[in-house]
Amino acid sequence: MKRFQPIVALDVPTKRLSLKLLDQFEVEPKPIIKIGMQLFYEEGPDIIWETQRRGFDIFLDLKLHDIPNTVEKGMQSIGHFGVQFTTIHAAGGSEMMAAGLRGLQAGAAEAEVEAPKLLAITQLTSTDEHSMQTEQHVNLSIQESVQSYAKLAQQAGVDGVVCSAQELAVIRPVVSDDFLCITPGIRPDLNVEDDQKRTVTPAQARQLGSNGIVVGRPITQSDHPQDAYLEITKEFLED
Ligand SMILES: O=c1ccn([C@@H]2O[C@H](COP(=O)(O)O)[C@@H](O)[C@H]2O)c(=O)[nH]1
Repeated sequence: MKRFQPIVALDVPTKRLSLKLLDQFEVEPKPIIKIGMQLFYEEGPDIIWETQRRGFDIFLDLKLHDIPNTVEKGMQSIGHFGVQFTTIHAAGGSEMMAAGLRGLQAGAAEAEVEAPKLLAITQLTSTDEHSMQTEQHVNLSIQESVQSYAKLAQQAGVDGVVCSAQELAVIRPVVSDDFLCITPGIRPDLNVEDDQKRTVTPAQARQLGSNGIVVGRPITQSDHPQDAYLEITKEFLED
């Protein structure tokens, strides 16, 4: 099973701070860098060029969720960037996901770059079963909801899902072997959850069969981000 190097969520407010962090990852394997809405809305595509110039692969996490036509056009623009991964919400439905995929492939073809892997967000790892049931009025367990989104995402043609590693046991039997399961909600110390609800350690994510872990604050807010990254990498990648 494919296992990527850890994906570091660069959730910082400015380019200056993000480049300061990037300069600390002079290590092999290099992390994949996740650029999310905070940094992208502040700095625009320039932050992508700067990160690419430093030799990092990019996970552009903008979580598109809108009507199919709007998502298709938005994804067409994302397809121009030459990033390796991007995201869409499975809750937008199969028609929206298929439109997003079409847009992404069209954009990548226009720019003559490889299309990114498209990943569908299932239930955010900050959601617990109680809030899902009472606020989204989903009358299922978290596991059933995530499994159902994973099936829908695969039918729509996307490359994988974002979920908690806690759900991998119910997803794997219903998707193909090459379907990617990327898992945030990673906490080396499970006592420190922040706003995450469905957490696992890097070692648990490996044992449960994650293809890639997304880690933000445990690395970026550490006094020694590179050491934290190397420790997490060891725990996740080494059998
Ligand atoms: O379900 C999801 C989807 C995306 N994320 C993103 O991952 C990182 C996690 O950051 P931490 O600081 O390690 O909590 C963050 O950028 C989220 O936007 C997620 O956590 N859960």
